Amino acid sequence: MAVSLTDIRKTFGDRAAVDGVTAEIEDGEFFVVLGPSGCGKSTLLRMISGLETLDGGRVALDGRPVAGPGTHVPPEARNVGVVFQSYALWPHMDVRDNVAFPIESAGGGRRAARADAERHLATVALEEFAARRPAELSGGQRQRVALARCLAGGARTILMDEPLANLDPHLRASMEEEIHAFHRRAGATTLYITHDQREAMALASRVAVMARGRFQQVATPQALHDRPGTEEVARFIGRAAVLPATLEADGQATLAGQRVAVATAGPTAPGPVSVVIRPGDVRLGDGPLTARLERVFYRGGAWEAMAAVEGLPEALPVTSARPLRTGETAPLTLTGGWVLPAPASETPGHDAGRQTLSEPVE
Ligand SMILES: Nc1ncnc2c1ncn2[C@@H]1O[C@H](COP(=O)(O)OP(=O)(O)OP(=O)(O)O)[C@@H](O)[C@H]1O
Repeated sequence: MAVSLTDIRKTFGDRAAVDGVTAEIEDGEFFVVLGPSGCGKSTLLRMISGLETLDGGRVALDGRPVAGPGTHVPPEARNVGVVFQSYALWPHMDVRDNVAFPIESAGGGRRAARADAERHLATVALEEFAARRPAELSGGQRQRVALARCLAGGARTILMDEPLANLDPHLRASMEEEIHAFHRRAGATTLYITHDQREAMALASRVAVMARGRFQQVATPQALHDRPGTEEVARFIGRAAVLPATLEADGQATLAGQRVAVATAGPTAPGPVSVVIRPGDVRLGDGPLTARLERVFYRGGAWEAMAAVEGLPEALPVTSARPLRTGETAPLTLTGGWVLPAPASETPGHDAGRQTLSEPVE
């Protein structure tokens, strides 16, 4: 296992920033920690890199314990590279020397280090920029230099703390592609933290949704969207309505009088359940229900709206290829839904409710 976290904890004053995180990240994985501001993401990353000590639990990298009771391997001896949102490049060195520096300081000769640096610059497609100073590069190019420097440092594990947060939306999108391609080429295990859901879904092999210092759910992007484990995750990821319904023995649930075949995590006893409805579970244009459309937005190529249906406590998220108008009424069919697993009881003593995923603390 590339990164192994066992019940790691960190408290500042009386406040648990990281409150018992356990995870196994596989070699070569692109693992994204997604959560709102203040949920503990950076603290988690700092504990893995060695910049922060642990108050409890253990961290192992490539099977080697690096943090735990009586153990604290310093950051420089952990073989991890860290890329922050500020690129932390040396302004007085050109790009090649910025990348060569970690190789040279690890004892490689200057010539060999510079040759090696050129190879890593090729990985991030910056060979032609080797002689420039960081100030002469765009934000995205600086970010690529920082990635090349991580590789040059021999990092098998790369930790990225919101590396795209400073970039404009266009550059962000192209840097997502760059990071994706970089990950494929370099194959380094990557732990990436962000509060940007779209970015997380685009890049991750798995996403950990973090709130209140804990991982609320760890799953592939598709599973998080299609099979959220809790109402909180369902509402945090994508668009959703969460509706009370009664599950029948035949696997159907009745919603606003319509019987709908719903999916469950496993055998589920008939009775009251909560059903997650995504836009893909709603067909506009025909059907037994009538909806009034609210909050219509055009989102490049499709219209999004909330569809209020009589008898449902919450409006349903809908998407349409045809133009929609606020206030129009439209027939609608529910075609599916996801039954939330029965909630696990909160651990006593944990201050549940301090922060929800949609309300950043601070
Ligand atoms: N050195 C510190 N001293 C005291 N409190 C801290 C310290 N570092 C972090 N905290 C607190 O711990 C909590 C988690 O902070 P952390 O930086 O890990 O969150 P985050 O999810 O990375 O947030 P953001 O996305 O805003 O960077 C916050 O409430 C923060 O104020």
